[in-house]
Amino acid sequence: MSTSPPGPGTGIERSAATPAVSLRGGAVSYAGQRALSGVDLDVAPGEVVALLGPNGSGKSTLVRAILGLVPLSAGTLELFGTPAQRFHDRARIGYVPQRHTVGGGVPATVQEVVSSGRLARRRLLTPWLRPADRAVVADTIATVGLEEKACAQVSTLSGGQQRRALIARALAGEPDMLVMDEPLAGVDLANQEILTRTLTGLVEAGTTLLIVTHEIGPLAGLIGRTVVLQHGRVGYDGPPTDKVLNGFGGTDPHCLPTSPDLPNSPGDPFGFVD
Ligand SMILES: Nc1ncnc2c1ncn2[C@@H]1O[C@H](COP(=O)(O)OP(=O)(O)OP(=O)(O)O)[C@@H](O)[C@H]1O
Repeated sequence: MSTSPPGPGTGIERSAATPAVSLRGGAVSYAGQRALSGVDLDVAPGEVVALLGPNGSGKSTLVRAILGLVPLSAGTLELFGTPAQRFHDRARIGYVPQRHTVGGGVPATVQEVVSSGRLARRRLLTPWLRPADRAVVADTIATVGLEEKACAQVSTLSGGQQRRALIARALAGEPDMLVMDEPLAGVDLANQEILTRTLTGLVEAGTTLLIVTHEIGPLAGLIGRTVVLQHGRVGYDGPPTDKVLNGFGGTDPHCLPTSPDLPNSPGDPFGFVD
C-alpha cells in the first residue's frame, strides 16, 4: 500500500505529490457518440474522491477510461506519473466493477476468488501463491469480515457478502488506489457499515479512493472531494455539499440545470455550493 500520508482524517487535503491520476482533456466516444468530453481530473495520493452525476452522465466511462478498459479518443492520461500507455504496474490499481454479485456460475470459494486478486503481485517465475501471499489473502478476507465464509462457495453468499468478496479480491493486490463503481448498490445497511469500516481503514493507511456512487450514505464522512459529471463533462469539482450529495439520486439528466460553458475544475456553475 502507499506510504503517502492521507490528508488529515479523510484525505481532503490535496497533496503536492505526483497524482495517482492525471487526466487532461479526456474524451471517449462509443460508435461515434461522445460519452465524455474535455474532462480534466487530478487525483492526489491519499485523496478520497466521489464521482457523482445522473444516470448516463459518464461516470462509469470515466473510470473505465482511467483503467484502460475503454480507449480515450482525445486527451492524455498519466497514472502515478507515467503515461498510461507505458504504465504496466496494474497491481497498483484495484478495481471493483459495477455489479452486485460474483457471477459467471463458475464454482469458486471466497478464498479462491480473493486469491485471484493476488495473482498480479506474484513473482514472475513463481506462478503459485507463496505463504506470504496466502497470508495477505487471509488478511483481506478478514478485513471485509468474511473469515467465516472463506471456504464457502461465493454463489451461496448474499449480494452484500459477494460485494465484500469482490472488494477483498481488489484489496488482495495491495493497490495504492482503489476504484469502485457503486460499492454500496444493493448492499444492506449492516454490510454498508462493514464496507465503510473497511474503507476507513484503507484511507487511514493512505490508499487513494475513487468511488462512483449514487448513494453516499455512510461514506459521507470519508468523502473529501466530489466531482460531478453532467453530459460527459465535469460540472462541479470541490468539497461535498448538501446539494451535491443529495442532488443525484438517479435524477433524470434532462431535469438538471445546464451551462453552455462548463468549466472542468474547480467551479460551481450550477450553484451547488451554498
Ligand atoms: N458500451 C457502451 N456502448 C455504447 N454506449 C455506451 C456504452 N457504455 C456507456 N454508453 C453510453 O455512454 C453514456 C455514459 O454512460 P455511463 O455508463 O458512463 O454513465 P454513468 O454515469 O455511469 O451512468 P449510470 O449512473 O446509469 O451507471 C451513456 O449515454 C451510455 O448510454
